[in-house]
Amino acid sequence: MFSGKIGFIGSGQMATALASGMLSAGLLQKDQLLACDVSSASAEKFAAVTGGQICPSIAMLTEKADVIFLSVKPQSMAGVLQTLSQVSTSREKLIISIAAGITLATLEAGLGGPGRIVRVMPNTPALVGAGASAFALSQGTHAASANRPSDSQIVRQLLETVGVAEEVPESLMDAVTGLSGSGPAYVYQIIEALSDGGVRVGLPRATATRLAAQTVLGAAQMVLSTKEHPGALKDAVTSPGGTTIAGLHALESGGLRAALMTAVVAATQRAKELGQPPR
Ligand SMILES: NC(=O)C1=CN([C@@H]2O[C@H](COP(=O)(O)OP(=O)(O)OC[C@H]3O[C@@H](n4cnc5c(N)ncnc54)[C@H](O)[C@@H]3O)[C@@H](O)[C@H]2O)C=CC1
Ligand SMILES: O=C(O)[C@@H]1CCC=N1
Repeated sequence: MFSGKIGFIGSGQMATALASGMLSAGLLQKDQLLACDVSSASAEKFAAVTGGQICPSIAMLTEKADVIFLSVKPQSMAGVLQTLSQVSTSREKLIISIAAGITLATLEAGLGGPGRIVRVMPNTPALVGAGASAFALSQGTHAASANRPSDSQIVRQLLETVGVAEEVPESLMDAVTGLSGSGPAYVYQIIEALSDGGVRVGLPRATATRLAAQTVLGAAQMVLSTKEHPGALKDAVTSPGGTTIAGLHALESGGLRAALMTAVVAATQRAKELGQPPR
């Protein structure tokens, strides 16, 4: 159980996924959840889904929360930092930014200097407890003390409640964004295309989508559980002269691997662009 209060500045898709996942996992109760948003519709949806309390201002949320997630889009971050920097108690709080591309240096500058600042890249499967997150700590984060875990331990506890978490150097955070931050969308495309293939050969849509999604889930679980190389697992499916090698040949001809690699590179590059100061 997490004993403090967690606030989300920006209560949209990712904030709702994280909060819902933490609630489902029993990490905290809804009365420990706070959110504020410039969109009342977004705030009301967050409250309806999570039961969390909506704060009318960043200042009020900051006073009440022990951990503050900055979960606005990168383009909105400068204004949030400016407001937050004017709240005197903000410097005492553990501030977790989930914004693509926004660097620790930008966060520190915007908040008025070093502090308990962490950069996290989660993804939306956190909603179902199957998230993939990475985090990078700023120099101002707290080490463990006699009566309190370290900030790294707190962040890891929060993230591991809703999936897996890896600590990485900040230099790799854009790559994490390009791979696992954006990655669920790549896989949704794959699932949808596999389902279309199933429909193309006569399966009802619902059956095709369920079988496609379960095949992706099962293959992923095989990689994670067996720790075998994906290529070895692929070979175990591929009978000589059988169906799978015919399908794999078509995928190779269609450039599947290159397309997926290029997707990660493009998304990583976009994260870097989002982290650049606006011109
Ligand atoms: N959607 C995803 O799969 C992931 C998103 N992220 C990051 O999470 C952040 C949020 O992304 P989403 O949830 O997808 O966006 P979203 O648009 O669903 O949510 C952002 C929310 O912030 C609110 N907002 C904007 N300016 C604000 C302000 N000054 N004060 C309070 N609230 C404000 C908006 O009204 C909106 O409700 C982004 O920085 C994104 O890079 C990170 C990982 C995955
Ligand atoms: O598309 C985006 O910019 C956000 C960050 C990672 C996933 N969604």
